[in-house]
Amino acid sequence: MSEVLSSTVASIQPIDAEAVAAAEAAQAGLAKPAGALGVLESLSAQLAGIARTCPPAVPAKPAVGVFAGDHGVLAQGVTPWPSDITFVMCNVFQQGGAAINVLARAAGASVTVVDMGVAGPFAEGPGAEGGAELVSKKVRPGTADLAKGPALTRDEAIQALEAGIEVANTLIDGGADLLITGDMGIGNTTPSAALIAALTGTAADVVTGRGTGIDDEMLAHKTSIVADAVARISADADGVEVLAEVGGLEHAGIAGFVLGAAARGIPVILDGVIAGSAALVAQKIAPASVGYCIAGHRSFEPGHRIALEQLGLRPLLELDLRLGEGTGAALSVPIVQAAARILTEMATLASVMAGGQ
Ligand SMILES: Cc1cc2ncn([C@H]3O[C@H](COP(=O)(O)O)[C@@H](O)[C@H]3O)c2cc1C
Ligand SMILES: O=C(O)c1cccnc1
Repeated sequence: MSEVLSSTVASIQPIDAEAVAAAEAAQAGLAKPAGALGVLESLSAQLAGIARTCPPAVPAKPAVGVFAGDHGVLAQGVTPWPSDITFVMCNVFQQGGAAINVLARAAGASVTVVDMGVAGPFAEGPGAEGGAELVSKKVRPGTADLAKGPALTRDEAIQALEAGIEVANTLIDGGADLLITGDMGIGNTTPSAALIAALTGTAADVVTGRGTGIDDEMLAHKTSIVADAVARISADADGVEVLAEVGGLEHAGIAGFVLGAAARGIPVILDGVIAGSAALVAQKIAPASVGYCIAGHRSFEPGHRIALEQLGLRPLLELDLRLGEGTGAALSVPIVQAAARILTEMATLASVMAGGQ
């Protein structure tokens, strides 16, 4: 492991159990029956544990990182879309017309698009009004075909993880207090399925889904590619090795983003199946990083359920979304803010009873 990755991993602490306990005790005394705010209560306790204080500050500056990359496995016919769409969508993000732009604006979140490995001629630059800033961290123009061998070298995987850490640090240094993962990469549900199969020990046919919408024949082919690639991975492979063998550059960027957020004590909302698979990589590298993760939603992709089970995360929303980009995570921002707000603003049952006497 190189210096940035190893020092980041070394600085990730478990979330603070005392602050969690303080939040649980505070929730029990608020003007409501115990447990009546359901998941908002456990979420508020998690936010307190992350902030290491109770009540935690209400997140005020959410920031989406959309990690983009292309995939050599497209040569196998695993998606109906051409890889050019990855590049085209990055320009739409910059202009502000993509789904994530709309939902991020609704959530008051900034959007930064990170070129981890887009095949096209990506140019850095500020966004249009309401659009995303484009940042280049290009490791290579797309992965190698994971059907034929490792998608990345170990060095490339580490470089990409460190790029994700740097993006997290830059956003946090700029004032972001809630990070949100996003992805763009035609074909990226194939490496996502392979990462989930490899890191959870689940069969390829259980975790492989239709992505952007493929027919039965293409799904069977995609599933066999996932199964064959996963079979190359040895049982004692570490997280970086699994990532290099069957992952993608945006998966690596997101895994680094999660590690970076955890190291800085900032909560990170995970989006769909791509983020779920990347969070499994982060978990394998630094198990305590999962304490900083919130599952914004559960997507329609079958592997996402398996990933969330292993992460031990309950999704806040379930709307059959299957887009990625960060859309489901951005939609959940008001719920995360509400959880912190409850701890800060609600009256206690004792004060209410005293007032009523
Ligand atoms: C226009 C368009 C916009 C998207 N935005 C996100 N995705 C999503 O779909 C892709 C993954 O699905 P698969 O593995 O089936 O190719 C990724 O780019 C993901 O970000 C999109 C896909 C398309 C076509
Ligand atoms: O789960 C997701 O986020 C997803 C599903 C299909 C295609 N792109 C993303």
